[in-house]
Amino acid sequence: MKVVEQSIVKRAKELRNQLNQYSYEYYVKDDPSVEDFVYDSLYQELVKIENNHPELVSEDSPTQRVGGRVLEGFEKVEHDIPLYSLNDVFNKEDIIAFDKRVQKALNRQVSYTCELKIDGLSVSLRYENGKLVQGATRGDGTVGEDITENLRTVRSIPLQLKNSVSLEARGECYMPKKSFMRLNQHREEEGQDVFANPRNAAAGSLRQLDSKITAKRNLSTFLYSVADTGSLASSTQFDALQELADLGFQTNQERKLCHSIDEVWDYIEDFQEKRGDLSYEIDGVVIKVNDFDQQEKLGYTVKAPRWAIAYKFPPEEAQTTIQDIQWT
Ligand SMILES: NC(=O)c1cnc(OC2CCCC2)nc1N
Repeated sequence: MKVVEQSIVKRAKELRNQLNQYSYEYYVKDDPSVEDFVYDSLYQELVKIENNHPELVSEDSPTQRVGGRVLEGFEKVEHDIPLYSLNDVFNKEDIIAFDKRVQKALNRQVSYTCELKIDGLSVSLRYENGKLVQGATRGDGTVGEDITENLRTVRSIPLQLKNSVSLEARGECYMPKKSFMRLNQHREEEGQDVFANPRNAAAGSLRQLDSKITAKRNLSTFLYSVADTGSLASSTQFDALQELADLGFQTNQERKLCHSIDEVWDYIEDFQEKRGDLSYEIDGVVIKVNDFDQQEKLGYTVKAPRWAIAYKFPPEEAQTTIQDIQWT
């Protein structure tokens, strides 16, 4: 290889790593260390090098997030390990009944990891040796759709993990409230139908056959589990969430390890209050038995784990506006 190319190869690698680090800080940590113009100028430098030396383009390059081609349709994806759904409860009595069932089955006190229930789409992200190889929808839990091209455009999804592990991560892809409002405003101005809620907007954005459209929808993610817990070092849900964060995934920071069902209920009441202040929509709280061995002992029903429950908030009462109040 000519000497000049080696310095270019080195520069391209430096730029890729630097840009991926800046993108991680901005989209995953929400704590950028440089201004946008710094990112943009380095990005343009990398685009120029890759245009002059296409052989230097690597799959984890930030320039490869948005594909060029438009798909005819989506391939089916078989989930080796099903993506389960959750049994829903709507009151404190049912939470207490869940805790009693769990304690009876395990014949001991149990700790729970509480997570906000993000109102988005369940997705699965498969990595081989740290590289994103496939992204799919949940579908019916056993068969989903291959939306890899669209998920690659979601900036908080790492194209390359911090370790070269092979695993399938699972989580929620969602549209932040602000992006939802902006998108609907734009659609209204264009005379298009508006989306009813951020979840539908995220679903519509992930169903695009042209990933250039998905790339503009500012989607984000919170990862919360892996298909096979054996692929992680952690032996509890709470540690697994930190392990996923250490690999470069975005995880929801509001998680809480609770040592009693009273603590769980306090968490639920706390976020029923706070949900309006969050930058993303939630429709409840997911309560999971923390210890993986205990999860295994409890097992699954046909559709849902016995070791987890979803507490659903009552629908947010529509904020009555002055126009809605009956004066006469
Ligand atoms: N919408 C959410 O935020 C969410 C959904 N699902 C799960 O857990 C799966 C894993 C085992 C059954 C359900 N956790 C969550 N936080």
